[in-house]
Amino acid sequence: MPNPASPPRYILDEIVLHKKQEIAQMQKELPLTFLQNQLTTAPTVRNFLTALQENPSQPSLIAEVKKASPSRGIIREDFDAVAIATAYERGGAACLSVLTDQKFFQGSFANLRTVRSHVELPLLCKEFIIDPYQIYVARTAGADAVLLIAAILSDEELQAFLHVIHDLGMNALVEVHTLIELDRVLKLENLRLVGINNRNLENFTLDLGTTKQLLAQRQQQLQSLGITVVSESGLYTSADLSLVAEAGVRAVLVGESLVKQSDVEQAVRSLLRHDLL
Ligand SMILES: O=C(O)c1ccccc1NCC(=O)[C@H](O)[C@H](O)COP(=O)(O)O
Repeated sequence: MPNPASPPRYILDEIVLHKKQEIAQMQKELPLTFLQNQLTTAPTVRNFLTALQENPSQPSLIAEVKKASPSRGIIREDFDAVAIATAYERGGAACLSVLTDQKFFQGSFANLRTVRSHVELPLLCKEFIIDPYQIYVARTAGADAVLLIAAILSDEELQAFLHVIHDLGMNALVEVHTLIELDRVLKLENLRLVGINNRNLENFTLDLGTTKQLLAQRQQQLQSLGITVVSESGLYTSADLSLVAEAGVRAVLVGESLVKQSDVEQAVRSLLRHDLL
């Protein structure tokens, strides 16, 4: 639990505090050596990055399996992770993102495992990674890619975790929200995939201008390094997708606006304008 004597500055502090306790408990139940032994029988890794690059004519969709969030509370009461994931797949998503945090997002590694066994698309484990142990948990549950959030990791941690992720054959989506964070991650070796989060996690405001502004300043550098950029959060319409595509992103990560629709498959088609083809 958060320490009331030093209240968290914002939600990420609270999440990280909780993660530390959660990881300590998980390590008691599932030691790292046990997970390492399980790697040989883990589902084969699918190439997350290649799947995002397949269709150059429009931004590829990473559709998120998301029941709840700190900013929105419960997004969908009748939440069925497999029904949502398979609807995303039928609708034309390139990849999926599965939230595994329980306390703040009502996600789980069980959801990641069950989604893995029902869809062919590459999966991102959407977790708050602060310890390499969690990367092994993600891989053994069937993840093909893992999120690293620059705001909660030092430069050294980012580089070390990136190595672990690549050694396990997976991709890393490295998330930034500010130019300072983007400049930090651009110094990493073997960086391939950057996510620009349009949500300010201090006050939860959403601004697609975040993607535009960061790309206006670093697009050339990102391009010359061959880095694929994903715009994350607050994307609702195909016009929103066009806006961030014009700014230079190759893919978008969308959760709430799809999850809350009664016909999720049709919502994906409309977002990608496949209903007009
Ligand atoms: O969504 C939140 O409220 C949130 C709070 C604290 C940390 C992270 C949070 N969101 C994670 C995400 O990046 C989004 O789930 C993802 O980009 C999809 O966003 P959306 O389409 O707006 O659901």
